[in-house]
Amino acid sequence: MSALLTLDNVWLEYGDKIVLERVDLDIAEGSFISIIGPSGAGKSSFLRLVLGQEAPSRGRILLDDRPLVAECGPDRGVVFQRYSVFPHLTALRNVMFARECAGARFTARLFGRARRAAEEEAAAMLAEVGLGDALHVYPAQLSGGMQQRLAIAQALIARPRVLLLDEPFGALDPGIRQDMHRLILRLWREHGLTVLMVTHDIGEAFKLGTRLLTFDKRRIDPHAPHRFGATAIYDLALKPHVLPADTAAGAEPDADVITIDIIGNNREK
Ligand SMILES: Nc1ncnc2c1ncn2[C@@H]1O[C@H](COP(=O)(O)OP(=O)(O)OP(=O)(O)O)[C@@H](O)[C@H]1O
Repeated sequence: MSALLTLDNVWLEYGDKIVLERVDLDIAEGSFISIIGPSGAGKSSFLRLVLGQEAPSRGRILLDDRPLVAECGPDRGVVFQRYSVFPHLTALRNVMFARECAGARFTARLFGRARRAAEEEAAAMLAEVGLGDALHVYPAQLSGGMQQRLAIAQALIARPRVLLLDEPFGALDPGIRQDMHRLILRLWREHGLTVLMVTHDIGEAFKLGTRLLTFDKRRIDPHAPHRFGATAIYDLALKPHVLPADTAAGAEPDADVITIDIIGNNREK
C-alpha cells in the first residue's frame, strides 16, 4: 500500500540553524501518529511543513504521491493548543466561516442555497462534537474543553483527510482530557482521518497513537547546537489492547497493555 504522506530526506533550516534534518517517513492513510520529543526538537515545525505553512529547505513532501502544495488546502486541518477560534463569532458562525473558506476560497462568502446548506452542515458538525446546544454561544462563554471541541469542528468541516493536532489537549484538566480522547478517537475512526498529534503527555501518546514518533537530535555539537537538526529517532508501531471499533463504543484503549514493534531506530546512524 502506498503512503498517504511521504517525507523524503526533508530538512528545515533557518539561515545556518538546522531545525530538522534527514526526515524520511511514510505515513499510511488512517494512521494516528503521536509525536513526542523535547522542547525545541522541531515537532511544531514538522507539523507546519505538513500543513504547507513552510516549505522544506531540502527534500520533498508528497501527499498521495504528488508534491504538497505550498498553501494549506482543505485536505489538511489543524487544531492548536490555544483556542484558535474567532472570539467575535458565535460557534455556528465560526464553523460556517471555515466552511465558507473551503467552499468559496477567494471571497470566503457563500450565498442563498449554498449558505443555508453550509449552515446546516456546520450545525450538524457542532452536534457531532457535542456542541449541538451551543450554536449561538460566543467562545468566551464556552469552557476550555468546549472551545477545543469548537476548534475541532472548525477543522473538520472542510472534510480534511489529514488532521494535525498541536498539543490540542495540553491546556485542559485531566477529566476533560479523557472526554476529548474519546471524542478524537471516535472522529478519527468515523471520518477515516489520518491524524498527526504532537503531545508532551507520553501516556496520551501511547493511548491514542497507532504509531509513535520521537523527535530529537542524533548528534549534538555543544559548541554549536544549531549545527545539527532533529529527526524521528524512534519510530514505533503501537498496537492498542482495545481495537478502534471498541473505542467507538465508549471503551478506551488501555495504555498499560500495549505491544510495540520498532519500525525504525535512527539513534545510532
Ligand atoms: N522562524 C524561525 N526562525 C528561526 N528559528 C525558528 C523559527 N521557527 C522555529 N524556530 C526554531 O526551531 C526550533 C524548533 O521549534 P519548534 O517550535 O518546532 O519545536 P517544538 O519541538 O515544537 O518545541 P515545543 O515542544 O517547545 O513546542 C526552535 O529552536 C525554534 O527556535
